[in-house]
Amino acid sequence: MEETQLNMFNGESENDYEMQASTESFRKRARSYSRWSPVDEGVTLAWNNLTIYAKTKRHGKTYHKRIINEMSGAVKAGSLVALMGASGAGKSTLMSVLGYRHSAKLEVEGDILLNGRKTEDYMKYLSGYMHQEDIFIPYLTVMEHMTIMANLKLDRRLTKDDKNKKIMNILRELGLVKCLHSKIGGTDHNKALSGGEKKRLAFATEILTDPPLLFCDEPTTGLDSYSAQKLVGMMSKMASERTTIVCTIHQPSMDIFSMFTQLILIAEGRTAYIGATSKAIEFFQRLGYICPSTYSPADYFIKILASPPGQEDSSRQTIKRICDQYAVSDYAKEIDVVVQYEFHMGRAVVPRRFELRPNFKEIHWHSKLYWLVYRWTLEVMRNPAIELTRVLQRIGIAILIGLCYFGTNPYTQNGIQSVQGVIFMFVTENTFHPMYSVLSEFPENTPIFIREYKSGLYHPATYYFSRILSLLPGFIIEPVIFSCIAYWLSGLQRTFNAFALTTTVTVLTMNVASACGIMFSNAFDSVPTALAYLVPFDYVLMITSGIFIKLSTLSNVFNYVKYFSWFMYSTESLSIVQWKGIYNITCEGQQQGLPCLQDGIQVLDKYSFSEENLVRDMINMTFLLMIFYILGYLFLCYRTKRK
Ligand SMILES: Nc1ncnc2c1ncn2[C@@H]1O[C@H](COP(=O)(O)OP(=O)(O)OP(=O)(O)O)[C@@H](O)[C@H]1O
Repeated sequence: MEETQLNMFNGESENDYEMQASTESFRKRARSYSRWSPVDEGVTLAWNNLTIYAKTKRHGKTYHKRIINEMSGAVKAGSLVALMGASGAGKSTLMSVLGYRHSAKLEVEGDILLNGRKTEDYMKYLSGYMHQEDIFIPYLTVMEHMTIMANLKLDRRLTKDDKNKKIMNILRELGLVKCLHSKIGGTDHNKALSGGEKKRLAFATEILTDPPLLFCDEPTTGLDSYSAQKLVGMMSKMASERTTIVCTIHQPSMDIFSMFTQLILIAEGRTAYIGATSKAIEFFQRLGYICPSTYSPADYFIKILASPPGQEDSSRQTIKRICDQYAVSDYAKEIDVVVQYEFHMGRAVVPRRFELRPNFKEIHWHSKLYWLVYRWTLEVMRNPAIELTRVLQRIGIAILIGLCYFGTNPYTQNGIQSVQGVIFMFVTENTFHPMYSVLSEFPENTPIFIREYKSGLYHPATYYFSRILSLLPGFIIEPVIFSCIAYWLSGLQRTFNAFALTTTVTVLTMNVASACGIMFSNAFDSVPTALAYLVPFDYVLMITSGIFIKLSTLSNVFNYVKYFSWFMYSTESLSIVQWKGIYNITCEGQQQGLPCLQDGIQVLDKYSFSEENLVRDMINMTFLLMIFYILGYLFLCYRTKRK
């Protein structure tokens, strides 16, 4: 009996179900309850007593602002739902919670069920979510973006041709084929796709996987009326094939509004109406709000439910009256039957089978890693000016350093200072520049990462490694170029062995410094905050390098810090390479009374360095590198959880 009631609410009889199931286009079956299989059977979403608070911190105290207040509702399989309300009514917040994509700053009370099962992490595999703001990698073309997304999202058994066909079909339907090879573009000066085209591309990305449930936050904003109508028409077709679609929408035209089968109106965090779109006018009429013939019903509802400045009190009373009347109306009772039915069935029937994505083969993590590295690499290649400037800058500095120390004779007392000076330049130039330049790498990409992670595209570890792998060539090529130039110009030891060791240590130094920058980049939400902590950290490391103070005289507090200082390890190992086996330093020209260092051991001893430490220093630098990368990853995971 309950099942019949449910179908009546859906506007379908059991016969309808049979008829639809028998048609090829109607790919889904009615819910069986003996198995839980939303992909095959469609999605019914129900929520009960849902209250949502936004947590904000002020002066160290946490405040809770209530955005949604004890809402109940349901969306049936195959509905196209318009979620409407005045600006700030809580539409996006409600939708993000229903779609399980909400920020950790929201606190949720109440229950949400998908086909009778509490919504959890599985939502990211079952639902698509088109956000209000589009975020893309601006340097990719439309086709590249779609190809990468297809390779991150679709079944791994699909061939390249299958994926291309699918992409082309979607793009054709959305009228994006003409911009197939256009760059997506980002900021105004780098604009390529129009705002409407970006909206359509965001929609195309979400429907790639044919999700049984789709959330779209203002999908028609920025589209012309024809494109908007086409897009909603496409949604309507998808809904007729039993995809459940929930859209927030502003000012839809009559034609578009009438395509929605269900309407949810919210005001001040409460439900003002849930029911068939066609019956909304009747509901408001009964309350005495008659839509003038010159008004679009959608605009009229929002006008009644808005709270314009200066009229807050009267509007609040109107909204309260409408929401109270709705709560005791037949429309609310009808929805309540569905909600109670879903909750009852969820509790009473434990499905024998749970099929999250039947017959779906997830893409291997290494393939995802490959496609992510490919994406970041394309980003670098499309903007070669930045990389080129960096390399040219390094060449310029290497030549400058080389020329400053050109003709150095290391076998004199003055030569000792010059060699140690060059070593200091090698360490600082391969530390500060790379460490600061990677600071923005992670915060810049956090929004896209959080979004894709919440959509189940990849694990944070895959993202983290892909970023590092794409930066790695630069971390190797740059110090090698620097060393090749500065080493031979500045009169250091003329043996290939010494050069090779110096280059290896330089590469290691740059990698440890970059890893440290990456750790700071992940530890903080913004570059300025990361900088504020990194600068004092630098000073401590630099002081403990051994150049400015004899390490054996370091105070107890800083004596331990030197073990974390790659400055010290790098300076010591580069000094060992230069001074090991040197016995013939002259005292010529040295002022009387000043000490004269006659061999390499004495030089190293002056800085508290030891000939035996070369391997230890390189191993310790490798350890530091790994520790920084691991800490960076842990910070990323921590920050991801808080988003
Ligand atoms: N994390 C948050 N912290 C504090 N307030 C929040 C947070 N998220 C949302 N809000 C507040 O909740 C209210 C509803 O926001 P929401 O974005 O859901 O509205 P909306 O109906 O989607 O508006 P619009 O149509 O303008 O996009 C707003 O007043 C907003 O400022």
